[in-house]
Amino acid sequence: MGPTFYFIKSIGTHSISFSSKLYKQVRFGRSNNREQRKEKMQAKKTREEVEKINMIDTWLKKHSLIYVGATRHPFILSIRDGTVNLTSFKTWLGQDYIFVRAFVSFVASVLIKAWKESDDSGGDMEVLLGGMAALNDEIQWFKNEASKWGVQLSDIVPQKANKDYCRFLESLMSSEVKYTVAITAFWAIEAVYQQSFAHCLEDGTNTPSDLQVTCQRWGNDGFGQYCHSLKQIVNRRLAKALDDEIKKAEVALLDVLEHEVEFWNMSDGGA
Ligand SMILES: Cc1ncc(CN)c(N)n1
Repeated sequence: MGPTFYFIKSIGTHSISFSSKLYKQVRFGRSNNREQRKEKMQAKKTREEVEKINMIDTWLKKHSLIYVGATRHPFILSIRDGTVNLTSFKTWLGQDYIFVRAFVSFVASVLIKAWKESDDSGGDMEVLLGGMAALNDEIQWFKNEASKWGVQLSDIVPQKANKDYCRFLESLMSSEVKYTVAITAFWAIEAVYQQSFAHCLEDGTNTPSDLQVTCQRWGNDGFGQYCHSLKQIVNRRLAKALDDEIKKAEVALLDVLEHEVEFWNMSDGGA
């Protein structure tokens, strides 16, 4: 569309018309126009800065479909409404035990990256060490639950989705992968479980009583606080990161969400 022309004045038989741009310049003055542009640019910059301060929430809004897919999966919803198939639950339990063992090595690699790359102004090492300690308990918890449910852990063969996920973790352990990217993935992995299982503990849910302990494991307030601390570390790192690193971190987040969906799918006989 061409510029809008404003009729301004008739002088004798001559009429003078201006383009809208010129009109604004005449009407409000040149400097005013520049002021407006400056204000607009400042507003855009502020918006970008705010987004960068809380990059995670910006991404979760942008990728809400896959995020909801990972945190409100039919397996989780079946626990929440009490219709869960116990064979599915036992499949998940056995597969997750294998995953968590690989996950420990991944977290150790994140700890090494933190030591090498972080200024540790946010106490990253303490948060990560707390996470390692929680994983130690988690492994013991899986052993206890497996014996309670009659799942023989030594017989479990990792399924394709589990192997793919563990391979992905291994790729993140490479020294080529930056701390910011690895900790983004780490936060996302923990956050999906926290959000999923906390959903099963909300008021009015029908979660079976013998599955409450499982939901409490990741849905409790302490685990929620730990995920919040991880999120703050990630947001602080992303606010200072270069564009290339930010892009890689966003891709890592999406990869985690896809792997989590595939992981839940396994419980229902998926690959
Ligand atoms: C697949 C998966 N994702 C996350 C978590 C939580 N540590 C877990 N145990 N398993």
